[in-house]
Amino acid sequence: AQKSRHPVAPREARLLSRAEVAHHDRPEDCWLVIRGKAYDVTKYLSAHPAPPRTITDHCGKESTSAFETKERGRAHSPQAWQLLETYFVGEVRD
Ligand code: HEM
Repeated sequence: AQKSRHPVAPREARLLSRAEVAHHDRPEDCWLVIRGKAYDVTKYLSAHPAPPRTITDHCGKESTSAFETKERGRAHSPQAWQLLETYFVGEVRD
């Protein structure tokens, strides 16, 4: 078999553009950009303790301030930030 010219990069090294992330803009395929990193939170939507729209309004978009403030002027807990990392997809560079 021919050797792939596109070997899979280590997870940490995956680089994404905002344009690529923007394709994941719906509840069935929802990525968020938070502090320069992309997260695929699709599987988390039904577990989030606020109505799905709270997150799905941001699918495919820059979401740092929404996540940092919960859009209510208060921060997510350290546990929420830890949980977020489990959905990490790659670094975003424009
Ligand atoms: C950017 C979109 C998001 C918004 C606007 C948002 C907003 C909220 C709101 C309104 C609540 C309930 C009220 C409250 O606890 O103060 C909440 C709770 C929570 N959210 Fe989010 N959320 C977002 C994304 C996420 C993501 C992606 C995760 C994890 C992967 C997450 C994890 C949690 C957790 C664990 C709680 C329970 C309270 C806490 O630990 O802070 N949220 N969020």
